[in-house]
Amino acid sequence: MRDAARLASAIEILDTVISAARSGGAPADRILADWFRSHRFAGSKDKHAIRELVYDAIRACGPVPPTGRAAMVRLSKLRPELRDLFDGSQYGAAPIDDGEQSADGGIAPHWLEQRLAASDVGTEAASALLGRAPLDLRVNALKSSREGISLPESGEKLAAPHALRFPTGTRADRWKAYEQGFVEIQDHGSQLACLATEARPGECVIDLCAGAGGKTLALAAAMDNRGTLVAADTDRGRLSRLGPRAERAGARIADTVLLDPGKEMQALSTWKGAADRVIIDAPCSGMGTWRRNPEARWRLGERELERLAALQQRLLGVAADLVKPGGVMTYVTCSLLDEEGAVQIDRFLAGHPDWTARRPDLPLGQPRGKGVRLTPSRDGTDGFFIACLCRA
Ligand SMILES: C[S@@+](CC[C@H](N)C(=O)[O-])C[C@H]1O[C@@H](n2cnc3c(N)ncnc32)[C@H](O)[C@@H]1O
Repeated sequence: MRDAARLASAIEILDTVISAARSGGAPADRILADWFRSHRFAGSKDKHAIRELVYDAIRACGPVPPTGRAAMVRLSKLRPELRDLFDGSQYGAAPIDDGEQSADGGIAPHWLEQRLAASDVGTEAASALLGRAPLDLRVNALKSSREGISLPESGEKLAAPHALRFPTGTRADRWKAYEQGFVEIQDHGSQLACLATEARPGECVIDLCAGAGGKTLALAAAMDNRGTLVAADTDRGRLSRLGPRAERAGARIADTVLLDPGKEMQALSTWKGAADRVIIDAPCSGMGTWRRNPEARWRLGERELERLAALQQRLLGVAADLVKPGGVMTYVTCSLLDEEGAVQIDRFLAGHPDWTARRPDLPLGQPRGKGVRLTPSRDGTDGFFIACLCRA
């Protein structure tokens, strides 16, 4: 494909990404994969170039752009060489008119920028949320060690004990060590969140929002496959992916429990007041992962944020009922907004006098309220808020 045709294709894909963001449709990655499947003539270099254009254009626009073309016009202001590719040729985009409308720049929709500022997320920290994430791996301590493992490339050792970092775009998912469960793809910040739980062999640990088990697997390794590990979630599809992953990783202690939203305790009553530790990796805005899903910031609305904050507070209450006296719960969100972090902890403590907060002892991060905040700009991780709450 010619460069002009690649740019026109990226505009077409951006139109689909924008309408999906407005209607809660498929994420950009899936839209790209579908487009490539139905346009077989695109070779690997075309795919790479189109993908880069689409993601660069998404990153270049703060609010939802009116059209894919307006998003690409915005990108061409930052990268003037793209302007010549609007050449009006067959399969190319029409030339840019003088005064043609471009999408707005910025970090995020304006209301969200204001919320970030109110949570003391400065411009540098906010911009870094839109950078490109490196590839972080966790060496699976059930099968190997960072010192003993042999991988096709050597990674940088990070602060979490099993973490290795590789350049952006490294396809570790094609490595034998990945297929055989010697390594898991897991952001360094996620690994630190697991470290904050301080799960130990023989304990009873509940991963209340386990999803597909990214953190469950790290907990099984920290527990050396000894003890009770419950992976609970309301999403059957996500939870069902844990089985094969656990098998590959040799994590034998993880039991899955499907929850009914609003009636979580029904399926968890066996562990009422019995858990040494509960981790709540709560459903959240996910802004800490914008580096991977930059169009997610176009999907979030104020009402959705309110809904998530109410759910987070409710899940703190569910988790509290599971923890035994002297036990600990770890609250985690991949968000830098105080309403999903520090404020939730204060609100919980105000209604639960028998609980106290303990700031997690982590090698990275800055104190935020009664917890710790990890940021891409300072810590090189996804954005996270992590706090530990102890029951008297
Ligand atoms: C941030 S994700 C968890 C990611 C996962 N822990 C990991 O490390 O890959 C939040 C999860 O919360 C789950 N969730 C939403 N509502 C829930 C509820 N009421 N009870 C438990 N889990 C819930 C979602 O299905 C989602 O999988």
